[in-house]
Order: sequence, then structure tokens, then C-alpha cells
Amino acid sequence: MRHLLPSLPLESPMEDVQNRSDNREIPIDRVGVTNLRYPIIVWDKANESQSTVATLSLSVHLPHHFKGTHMSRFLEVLNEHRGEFTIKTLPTVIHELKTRLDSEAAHIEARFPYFIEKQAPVTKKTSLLDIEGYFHGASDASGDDFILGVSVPVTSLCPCSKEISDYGAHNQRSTITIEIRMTSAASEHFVWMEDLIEIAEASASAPLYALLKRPDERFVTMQAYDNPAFVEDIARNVAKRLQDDERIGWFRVKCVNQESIHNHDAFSEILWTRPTES
Ligand SMILES: Nc1nc2c(ncn2[C@@H]2O[C@H](COP(=O)(O)OP(=O)(O)OP(=O)(O)O)[C@@H](O)[C@H]2O)c(=O)[nH]1
Repeated sequence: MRHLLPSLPLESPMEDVQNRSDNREIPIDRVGVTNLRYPIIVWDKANESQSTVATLSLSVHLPHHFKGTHMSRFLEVLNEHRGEFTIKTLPTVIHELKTRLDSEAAHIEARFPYFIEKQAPVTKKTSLLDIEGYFHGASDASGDDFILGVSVPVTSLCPCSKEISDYGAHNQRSTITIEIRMTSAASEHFVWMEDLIEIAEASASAPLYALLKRPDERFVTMQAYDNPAFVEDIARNVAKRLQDDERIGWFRVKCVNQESIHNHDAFSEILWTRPTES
């Protein structure tokens, strides 16, 4: 027996349910698509660019009188910029979302793995370390906004443990997350993700490497012991370096220590706006 798919005559249009009105008088701050994996290109200080796969969130503001947004248009806009989705094209894509979805505000958030080449401290053997990169672009009635971020894994060694113990000190892997907004001074001297990674690594007890031979391992073990830092010290070390950089107008720094003597984490967070930017 043949089953025929129901077909819709072209002359009878499908109802656009999203365009129905809503009478609850509640606007939606952000509505859109999230957890969308998509190829992007990121500027790389050493090699010009790096291709990676981002997890994206794209959203718009929805006025109270509309029932729904037009989800397919987010993907349409993205697809039209396939292969050229970078920090430079981000504002164009955001403005296009506003136009195509007829909205006063749009946001794009991207999280992606980013690889930096590291050299082991003694043997100089090279390896790739993965960190997490982050962009948040937005546009609304007050203007355009851009936040650049990194999450960098490092080592921290507890100063208290070192002080009170006859030998040894507990140490752990920590993650330093830095998010910044740039000032106009950055238009000439762009802040690279590598600059933020360098600040994070210099602020911890020791950096991490994917590849370490024994002489390197000995070096980083003693480096951490010589640079003990509380979770508070790390956040303050990062904050001081960011405050001293005129290209940075706002930042959020968060350090999370995966405590090796507890089954919980310790964290610290600092939010700061340059007085001339507030
Ligand atoms: N607004 C909304 N759409 C959803 C949701 N879940 C799935 N969708 C689907 O998103 C799909 C695409 O929606 P639209 O962009 O409005 O599609 P369209 O009307 O063909 O496209 P346009 O003519 O450009 O508006 C539809 O099949 C919706 O059912 C939801 O929670 N909200």
C-alpha cells in the first residue's frame, strides 16, 4: 500500500505562529539559539589566525507584543558569514541580527578551544597547550560592546601550607578567567588573547605545559614552591597588571583553585572599571 505524504498547496501559506501577538505585556531580554557549534577564525599573535570550533549563543531582545522570535534567521545570518566569522566581522553579524530579526538589541557569545605553543622551561621542548577563549559582542540602544576573555590553567601553591609544614606544601591546578573591555587606547595596540594568557601565567605560582621532561618537572615544582600564592593573591596579581595597562577599561578576574586537600574549590573574583571609563 502506498502512503502519500500530505502536501500543502503552494498557494495556501503556512501560518507564521511566531508573529502572533502576545497579551502578557512581558518583553524578553534575550531569546535565541545556544550550544550551537560552529567553525570560527580567531586572530593569533604568533601565526596571524587559528581555526577553531566555537560553542555559540546568539540572541535578540523580543518586544512584549510578539509571541516568538524567528529562530531560523540566526542560522541564516551565520551561514552568510561562513568562513569569515572573526572578531572583526562580529559587529557586522550582530548588526545584521538586529536588522533581520527587527530587534533593538542583539548578543553573540562564543567559547572555543585556543592553542598556544609553549616551550618547556629547561629542555625547551615545544608543545601545544589548550586554553579556553571567550568573546561577547553586543549591540543595543546604548551602543556596541565587546568583551574578550580567556580561561587559563595554572598551578598554585598554598603559602599557609608552606609556612606551617615541616616539608612540602599543598598545590593544585587553578583556572584563571580574565574578561576585559578595551579602551580607545587599544585601537592602536590591540589586546591579544596571548597578552591576557601571559598575565595569568605570571600571576600564579607556576604555568602549565603539555610536555615536560624530568629536568622541566623539577624546575616547575621548585618554581611553584618559590612562588606560593593564595587564591586571593592570584586575583590581585592579575588585577594589578590589568590596572597598569592603559588599553584595559574594565575587567573581571576570577580564580578557581581545585583544592588538593579538600573536595571543594576555593575562588576569588575582582570586578573593576577604570575611573575614566565609568
Ligand atoms: N520562536 C520559537 N521558534 C521555535 C522554538 N522551537 C522551535 N522553533 C522553530 O523555529 C523554526 C523557524 O522559525 P522561523 O525563523 O520563524 O521560520 P520561518 O517563519 O520559516 O522563517 P521567516 O519567514 O524568516 O520568519 C520554526 O520551525 C519554529 O517552530 C521556540 O521555542 N520558539
